[in-house]
Amino acid sequence: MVDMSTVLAGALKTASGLFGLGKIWFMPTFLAALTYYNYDLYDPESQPISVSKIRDEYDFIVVGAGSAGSVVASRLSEHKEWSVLLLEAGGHESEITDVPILSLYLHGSRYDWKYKTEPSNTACQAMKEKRCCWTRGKVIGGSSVLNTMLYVRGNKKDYDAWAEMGNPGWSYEEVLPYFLKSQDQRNPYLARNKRYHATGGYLTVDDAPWLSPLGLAFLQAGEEMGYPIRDINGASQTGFALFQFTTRRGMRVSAAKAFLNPVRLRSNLDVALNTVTTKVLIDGSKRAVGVQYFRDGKYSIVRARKEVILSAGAVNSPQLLMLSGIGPREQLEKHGIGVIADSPGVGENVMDHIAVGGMVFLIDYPISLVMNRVVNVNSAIRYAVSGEGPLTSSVGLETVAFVTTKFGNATDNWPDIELMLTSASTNSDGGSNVKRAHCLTDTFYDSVFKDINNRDVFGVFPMIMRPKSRGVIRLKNKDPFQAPLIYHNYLTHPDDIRVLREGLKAGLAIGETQAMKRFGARFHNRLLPGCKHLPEYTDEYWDCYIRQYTMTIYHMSGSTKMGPSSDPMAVVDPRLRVYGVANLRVIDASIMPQITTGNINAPTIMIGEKGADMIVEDLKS
Ligand SMILES: Cc1cc2nc3c(=O)[nH]c(=O)nc-3n(C[C@H](O)[C@H](O)[C@H](O)COP(=O)(O)OP(=O)(O)OC[C@H]3O[C@@H](n4cnc5c(N)ncnc54)[C@H](O)[C@@H]3O)c2cc1C
Repeated sequence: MVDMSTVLAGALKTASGLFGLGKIWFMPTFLAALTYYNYDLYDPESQPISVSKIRDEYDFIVVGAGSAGSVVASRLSEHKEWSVLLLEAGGHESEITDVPILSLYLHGSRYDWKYKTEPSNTACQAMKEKRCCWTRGKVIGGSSVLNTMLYVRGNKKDYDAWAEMGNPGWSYEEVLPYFLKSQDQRNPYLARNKRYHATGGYLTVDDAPWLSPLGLAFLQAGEEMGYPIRDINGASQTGFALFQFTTRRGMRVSAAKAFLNPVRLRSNLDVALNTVTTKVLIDGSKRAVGVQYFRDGKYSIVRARKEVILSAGAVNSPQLLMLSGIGPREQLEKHGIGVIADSPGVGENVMDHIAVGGMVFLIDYPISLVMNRVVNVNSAIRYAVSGEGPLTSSVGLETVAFVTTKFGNATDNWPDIELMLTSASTNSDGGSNVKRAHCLTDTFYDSVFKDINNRDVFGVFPMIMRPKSRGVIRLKNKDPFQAPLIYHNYLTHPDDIRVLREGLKAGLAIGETQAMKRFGARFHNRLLPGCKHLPEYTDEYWDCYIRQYTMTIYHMSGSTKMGPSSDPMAVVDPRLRVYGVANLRVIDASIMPQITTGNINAPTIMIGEKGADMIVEDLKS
């Protein structure tokens, strides 16, 4: 056991390394309280241990310890006769990454790859250089360490559509067991519904320990608008619900914490942090035989006896495939990379969920999550002592609504809009972290939000569920340390702006309900600087509005899509094996042929579970 002063010194070092002490003034007290009250629980060994030496050969090499990779490595190493190496570019999680309310501080930190999209005229016009900031986790646990922890499985029809596209095994009935396999549902009422929920899995799913009065008011607003209140992860998705989170005792449960911490002492699982995979090694008979990696200032190789699995996420998995000679021929040749498999779909079909940012409603009561009011020494100590209070709030995300616009078919029960309803918004931290995380320009922020800095508000974020626009990821050059070029192509398909516009109107309608009006709700209708030339409240104005503060929800996916061999754009087959190269799979959000209806962390963990199971089936049958 380490002594208290060592622990405290470590905690303070984390805070200063991340933000510089003083940026969050209460942080030293906070960390000291956390450490003091959780001292008995504190055990630095509970994180996976990063091996000092990587052996020459393993049965499996998993690249990327994110939402999917953590699951794959955990499940494969259940088989004692197999050795597994998990390579991760980032380092450990910290005390700060655990705290739900602080997640926005992690954007742009050392836990983030800090990707930016190429400038475009179709979206993100209010952002610096017209680039959207694509935060991606670079840490054990991957993006599940930076995410807002919402647990949403998607719609039955999503998976049935995957199966209908020529992917046997991926229908809803076939993927549901894998959601259940992971889950430890902590809400006893939901846990009773055993068809849709399970207890005892690695991944804790819980209700928020803290809600503002707005959370329940949103539900009442939904009822007033004629929607049911329901378990959106159960039999039917359309309606309103309080969000559930991947948290435990009010703290983040990343995929690494869920799936790797409990198995960290397995002798057949080696985890290597701060190790960047630079290429997959492929032999003359087009079989993956290992990877090249960069660690401690030098390149080395490690061999895989059975398979290499890429779980590097929707940006880095296609990048690694291309660096290894698998991708669109002309792209590879352009960068002088020898073509091993001409796979035109690598880096194509990029999907994301985008929302309308900045829909702020002023209210008259001091009940919202104004950061400089709720984040203080008292709330820090409350969090540390009991895992409760406003610091457990995931940046104010309280209620979710799934609705169908006039462009969808309500009887399908396959909503085209998700509304995230929040007790905080862009102005709630006085123009510090939200502005920075979203890369908003000062001019935009100042003209829209500055005069309502720290005022009580609620937020509505309408999000399009199945966008038709598709982005592209390309190599910039063949240097593995150069970020790839990301063309988001948001809102290039005309249907997407129409659906989002209707979502925006549904959001405005929520603000008009009696349930919200009793707080004095009124839309903060500040004319956006880039749209002043258009008449207010017209469709043209709203379209312009949507293209200004276009908010990524960080659901990048689809860039190495799964599909049948008859589909030339499919990169992996329905068993997630890369076409054209043996012993190589991609298992992460990149394989989604069509993005799911809702936040995609739970579906990605499901993909990890199912992918690992398919490996076991394929190799043991
Ligand atoms: C800010 C944010 C908020 C979000 N909020 C939610 C939410 O509330 N709910 C939800 O459902 N979803 C949310 N998401 C989305 C969800 O978290 C991601 O879709 C999911 O984590 C992706 O999982 P993945 O396994 O595909 O990739 P990741 O989890 O990103 O994992 C990829 C891993 O590979 C590593 N890696 C990459 N390249 C290399 C390399 N060359 N060598 C070694 N390692 C490498 C990375 O460092 C990373 O650890 C959010 C995402 C973000 C970023």
